[in-house]
Amino acid sequence: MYTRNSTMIQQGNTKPTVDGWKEDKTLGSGGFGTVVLWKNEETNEAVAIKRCRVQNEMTDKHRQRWSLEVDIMKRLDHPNVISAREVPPALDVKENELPLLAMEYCSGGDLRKVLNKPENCCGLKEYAIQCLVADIASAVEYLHGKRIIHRDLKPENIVLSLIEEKIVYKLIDLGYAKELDQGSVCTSFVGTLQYLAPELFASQKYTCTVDYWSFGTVVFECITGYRPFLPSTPPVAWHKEVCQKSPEDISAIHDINGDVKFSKKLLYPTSLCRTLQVYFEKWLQFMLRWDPKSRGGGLLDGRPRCFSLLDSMLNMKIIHILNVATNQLLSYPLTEEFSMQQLMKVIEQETSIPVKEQDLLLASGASPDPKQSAAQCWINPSDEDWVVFLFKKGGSSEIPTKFKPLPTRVQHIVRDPTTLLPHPEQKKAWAECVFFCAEQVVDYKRLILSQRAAMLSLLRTNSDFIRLKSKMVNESDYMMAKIKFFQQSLRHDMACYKDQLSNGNLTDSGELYQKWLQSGEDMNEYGAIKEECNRLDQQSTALQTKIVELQRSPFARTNRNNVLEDMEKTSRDLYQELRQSGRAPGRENLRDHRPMVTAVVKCVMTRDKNLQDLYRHLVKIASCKQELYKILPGIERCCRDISSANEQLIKCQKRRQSEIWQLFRMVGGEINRHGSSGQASISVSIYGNESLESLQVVEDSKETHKKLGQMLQDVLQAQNDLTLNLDWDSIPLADT
Ligand SMILES: Nc1ncnc2c1ncn2[C@@H]1O[C@H](COP(=O)(O)OP(=O)(O)OP(=O)(O)O)[C@@H](O)[C@H]1O
Repeated sequence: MYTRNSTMIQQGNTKPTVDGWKEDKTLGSGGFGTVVLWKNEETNEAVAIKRCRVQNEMTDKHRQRWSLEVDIMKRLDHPNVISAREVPPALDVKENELPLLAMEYCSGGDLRKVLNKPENCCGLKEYAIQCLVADIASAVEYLHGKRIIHRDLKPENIVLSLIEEKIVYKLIDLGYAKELDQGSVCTSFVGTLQYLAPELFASQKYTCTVDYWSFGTVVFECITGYRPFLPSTPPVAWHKEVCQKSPEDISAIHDINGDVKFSKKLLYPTSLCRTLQVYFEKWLQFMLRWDPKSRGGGLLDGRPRCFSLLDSMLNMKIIHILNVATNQLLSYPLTEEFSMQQLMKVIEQETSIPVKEQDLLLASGASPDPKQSAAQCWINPSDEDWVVFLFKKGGSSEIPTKFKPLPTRVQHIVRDPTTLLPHPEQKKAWAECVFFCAEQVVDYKRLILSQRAAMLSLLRTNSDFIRLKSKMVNESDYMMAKIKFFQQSLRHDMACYKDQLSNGNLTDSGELYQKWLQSGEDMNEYGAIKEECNRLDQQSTALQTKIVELQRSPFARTNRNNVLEDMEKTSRDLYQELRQSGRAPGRENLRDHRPMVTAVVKCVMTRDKNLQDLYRHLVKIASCKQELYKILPGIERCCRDISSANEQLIKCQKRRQSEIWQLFRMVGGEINRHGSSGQASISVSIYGNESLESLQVVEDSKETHKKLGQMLQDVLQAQNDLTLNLDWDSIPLADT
């Protein structure tokens, strides 16, 4: 069909294949051309082919426009401007036809298709807006740098391509583009009315700032879901009204009395965080200036101010913090030197939660390091869980009963579901219903994530707590075993000592005996530490049971709520039906708001019940954490007491051993004295069954020393025996 020297194969009803190239589907068509996807079955290549639709009634102007598009596109090379491809030779056209325009294929459809999705009826998500604005601004600045004005910037002319799992937005349709010679202004009228800059509409002279107006209008629509100025008003009336706007006005709507109300702000609802919202309002105030000369904010260091402002907006890192108690999303721009302390200070100013009572948690349950930069709280916005959670230490026992209120329009239709509204008004009210239901799903998911973070933080604290508690229990058991050993060995020593005294082998005032007696009794006091340990152990066991129960909660298993999600879907379907029907006959059920109000009310009731349960659960988590922190100092104190008891025990043991050695020395001295003077023998046994009589008078002092050595051996052996007789199995080993 298009080819001169190609091989055409046709099988059955399927489309013919031309040298492996096969027509796949029509991607879209505009006033001028039809764009068709062609795929090569052999090489897997894909190409979008635009063919002029008006070939038969082709005027010179059309021919010029077509050639211009082909020509301009071939000269451009930018990731956000659609790039030209070689038309596969097999598909080339006949001699008298206009050439085909081959382009890279963008599989994501155009922006209009995205905006038409019911879930986007109140605008796109924040991250999508940021990506789109960055890509299209880059394309527009590139074109203007090449002295090309696009002149037809609109959602239909922005296509989406998926590159390395990221959506890339690209400008298409350069058919209306105009090359701008130095200092020239153009006066020809082109473009689509709804996005058209006012001076183009009035066929006045214009420059590249017409693209700013269109771009601003597209971005406004991406943020809010509707065009900025009186979107349903016919062009002439529109022009008359909107020209009265002040330079900073960025939107105009008809109020209840039909009067035009201008606004310098983006109205609820949007999915932008408040920090970005303020920046976008300022940027839109530059882009939507009626006066073409001041539109874009003029030049700043030789560059249009609107592009510099966008750069700083889009490069800004924003920290998002969810104040869990109020379900309020806080956002703060992150500067380089912004420390954790500064961040916590601004949070204190805003929430009245003092810095020392703030419990900030990342999704992992870890707490940011208070000594480091606040950058640790910044999470890449492309990540799903991009929020840091703010809790108040110790929590609050109050369960909130009031949650996010219904948007004003939704309140009206809920109060009065049977009163009809003009179609655009109904659409807006229903769009807010969709937004509200979707918001409840997102809020719920986020709050469940906050409970997960709280639970993980509790478990982290708990695992440190359990480690310390086990250490305390082990060491206390070990301490008690040592005390038992000490007391047994002491008792043994004392019995032997008494024995020796009564045998007259030792002469002593009994002071040493009293001392030993006292040190044995002193050891009993350490039993109090053991009792305290047992008490703390019991408390922590009870707490562990509570923690296990918390882990079993349904909130720990899922972060979805089926009813909320169903209501979100119902509201979307209803909105879509309304949009498509346009009040067509046979759609009487959509004439009043009852089906939508039913969905909203069910959503509110489910949300209220579930959030109350969730907050109750959060209170339990907070109280467990608080209890942990309450028991922890007791455990730490016990561990300290155990270690000082151990020190004391060692001290006593050493002292007693020194005292025993002292006795040995004493006895040894006596023997030496008596041995050298040849007097009667002295035999000492302070330990075991050695009898005084068993030792003979020894003249040779070497022999005496040998015997003393033997006695020492016996003493040590006896200590050993005592050690072995203790029930060591019952003594848990201390943590190393
Ligand atoms: N490269 C492409 N990849 C995927 N889809 C495309 C591509 N180019 C165009 N389309 C689809 O085809 C539609 C029509 O394309 P295009 O705007 O170029 O036609 P047109 O006739 O020049 O439109 P207009 O009415 O604005 O003059 C687009 O809105 C888009 O949905």
